[in-house]
Amino acid sequence: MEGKTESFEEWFRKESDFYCDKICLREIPNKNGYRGVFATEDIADDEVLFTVNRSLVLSAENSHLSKLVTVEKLDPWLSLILVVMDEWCRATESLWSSYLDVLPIDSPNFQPLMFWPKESLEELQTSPVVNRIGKEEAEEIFRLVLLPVFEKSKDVLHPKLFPKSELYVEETLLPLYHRAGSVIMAYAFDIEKDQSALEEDEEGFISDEDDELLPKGLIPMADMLNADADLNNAQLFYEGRILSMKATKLIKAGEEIFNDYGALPRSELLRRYGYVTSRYGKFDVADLPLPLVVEIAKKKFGVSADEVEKRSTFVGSQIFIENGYDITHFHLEFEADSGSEIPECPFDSDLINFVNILLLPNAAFKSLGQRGKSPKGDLLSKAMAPEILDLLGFACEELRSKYPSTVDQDLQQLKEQKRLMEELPGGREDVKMTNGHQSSDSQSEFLRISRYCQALEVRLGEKKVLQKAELYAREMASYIRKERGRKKRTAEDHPSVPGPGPKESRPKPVTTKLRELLGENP
Ligand SMILES: C[S@@+](CC[C@H](N)C(=O)[O-])C[C@H]1O[C@@H](n2cnc3c(N)ncnc32)[C@H](O)[C@@H]1O
Repeated sequence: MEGKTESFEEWFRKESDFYCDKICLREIPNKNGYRGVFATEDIADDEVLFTVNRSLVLSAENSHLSKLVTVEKLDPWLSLILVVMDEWCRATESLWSSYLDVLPIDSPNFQPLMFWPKESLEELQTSPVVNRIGKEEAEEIFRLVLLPVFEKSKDVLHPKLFPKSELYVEETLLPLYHRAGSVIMAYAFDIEKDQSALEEDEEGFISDEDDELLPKGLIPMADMLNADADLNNAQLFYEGRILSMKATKLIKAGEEIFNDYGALPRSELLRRYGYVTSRYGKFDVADLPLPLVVEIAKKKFGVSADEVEKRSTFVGSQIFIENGYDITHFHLEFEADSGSEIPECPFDSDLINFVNILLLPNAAFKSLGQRGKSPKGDLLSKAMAPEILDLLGFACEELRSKYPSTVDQDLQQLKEQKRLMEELPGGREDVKMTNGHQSSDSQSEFLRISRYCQALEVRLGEKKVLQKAELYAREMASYIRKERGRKKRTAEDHPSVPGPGPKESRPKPVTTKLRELLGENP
C-alpha cells in the first residue's frame, strides 16, 4: 500500500481538470488502512473540490475493451465488471493503473458480505440480509453470460483473463469476477447522461432513458470520499462533460469530506460497503414477511385458509402485495390538527390495509366486495381497529423470537468482543493492520472479531426496530381502546346531544413508555 495513495493523488492532479489545493487524500490512521479526503483549509459551501472529465471515468464506453468488443451490449453491471477485470490485468498498460492500485480488488481487508465465511454469516442469525447477498445468482450469471463472452472474445481480452492454453478458466476468473463486482458495488456511480449531448425530440423535450439502464462507472477521486449518515458535506454534480464534486456546507480545515451513500440500514451498508457505523442505526429496518402475518391471523384470530385466500385476492386486485414489508424506527411528528405530537407509524400503510381486510367481520368484507373498494388503513386519523395493531404486535414479537439471542445478550456480547479486539497482541487491531507488522494469525483473528461485531450491530438494530414496533402496537392499541371507551361513556352520559358534539381535542397518544423508547439511541 505504501506510496500508492500518493501516486494516485499525483496521477489525479495531472489528469483532472481541477483539483483544489485545499484538500488532500490520505490514509486514515487506526482505520484498517482505508483512505479519506480531508480539508487542509476552510472550504466554503458550494466550493468546487475537484472536477473529473467524462473521459477519465473508468466505464465500458471509455475502456480499452470497448474498442475491441461490444461490451456495452451487456447490462451496466456486467460490462463494467468485465472492463475492470480487463484493465486490472493490463496493469501498467492501463490508463487507470495508478487508480486501480488503490481500489481494494485484492485486499483482504475489504469485506462486504459476499466474502464472509459461513461461520461469520451465521452470526447474522435470521437477518434477511443473508438472503440478499446473491452469491449463487452472481455465479450463475458468470457461467451463463460472462463465460461465453470470454470464450467469444478470447483473442482480444487480456491473456491473463483467458490464457489461450486453457479452455475453461473458471477457477482463476471467478474470484476476480467477485472482487471486481464487489468493488463496483461499493465504489461505482450511476453515470447520468450528458444532457447537452442528448437529442431533443420534435416537441423540444430531451429524451432520457430509464434510470435502471444508466451506465455505471468508476469516477477516480469521487469514490475516495467516505460516508457517514450525519456528516455528509459534499456531493457530485453532473455538468455536461464535467463532473464536479462540490462542498454542500462549510467545511473546516482538518475535517473529513464525506459524500452521501444514501439512507441505508446497517444491513445494506454491510452488504454493499463492508462497514457499519452507529450513525446509520436510525435507518435500520426489519422485514416482516407476509406469510408470518397470515400465519398469525389464522392462529390467533381464527381467520380460515379459505378467507385468507379470498381476501388476499381482493387486496391483490387493488394493490401490489409484497412478500414482506419494512418496519421502520418511528419518530414523533407534530400534528397541526390536534396541536399535539403523534408517533409516526412504523408499519407500511399497505400492510395495515392488508391486515385490516384480513380481520374484517364477514358481513363487512362482503359489503366491501360489493363496493369493490378497499378502505384506507390510515392509523389514528381514521378509527383503526386495535386488533390490527394487536396482530402486527404479535407478528413483531414472533419475528423477534426467531433470532436465537435477545437484545440484552447481544449488547453484552458486543461489549465482550470489543474488549477482545482491544486485547489482540500488539495493541489496537487497526494500528497493526496499517503498519503491516501483525502476523497473519492475528490479522485473521482481527477480521473474524470485526465481522462478529458488525453482525452483532446489524442483528441488534433489527431486533430493536421490532422491539419498538411491538411496544408501539401495544401502546397504540390500548390508547385507541381507551379513547373508544371514553367516547362511548360520553355518548351514554349525554344521550340528548344530537350529532358528535363539540370537537374535542384528542389527548396526546404518546405514552411515557413510547417517550422513553424514543429517547433511546437506535
Ligand atoms: C467509495 S469507497 C471510499 C474510499 C475508501 N475509503 C478507500 O480507501 O478506498 C467506500 C468504502 O470505503 C469504506 N468506508 C466508507 N465510509 C466509511 C466509514 N464511515 N467507516 C468505515 N469505512 C468506510 C468502506 O470500506 C467502503 O466500502
